Amino acid sequence: GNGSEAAAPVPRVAVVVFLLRGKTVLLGKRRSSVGQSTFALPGGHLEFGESFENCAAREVKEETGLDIEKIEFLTVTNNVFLEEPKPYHYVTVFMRAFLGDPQQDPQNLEPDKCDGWDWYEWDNLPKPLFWPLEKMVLSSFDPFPVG
Ligand SMILES: CC(C)CCOP(=O)(O)OP(=O)(O)O
Ligand SMILES: [Mg+2]
Ligand SMILES: [Mg+2]
Ligand SMILES: [Mg+2]
Repeated sequence: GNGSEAAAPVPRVAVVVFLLRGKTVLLGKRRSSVGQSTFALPGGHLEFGESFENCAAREVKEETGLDIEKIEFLTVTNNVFLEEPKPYHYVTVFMRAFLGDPQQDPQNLEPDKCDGWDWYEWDNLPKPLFWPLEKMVLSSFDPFPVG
């Protein structure tokens, strides 16, 4: 061809963070072409050469201004959704973390991508959830430490 064809789509990697405060988790309502108006964990694209932990800390800082610690890997899911006008295939890495300073409040640093961040009881999550997170909740996944 003349080299102007779009490259074949490839799966991308997202790193998202269960930022826990007591029995609550931080969620924001997305303002994005993907998952518009659904509640999602903070996080984003893994960048080339980045560790999961560094991506988690970077994305949470970029999006909320919060400094996190005790960052650990929880699980990973494969999210393929081909019906949209734009096919979507994300491998989503779920991390857990805690606030470095429990008194620190989130700021909405990307108002064009998020309506705002707030803490929600795990037993009473808002709806609708962003569907990769919805799948996890429906599978009775528990992000909280045991004991
Ligand atoms: C669509 C999504 C789950 C993958 C990327 O997440 P995101 O839109 O939060 O990405 P960025 O925070 O990197 O902009
Ligand atoms: Mg981001
Ligand atoms: Mg990003
Ligand atoms: Mg993001």
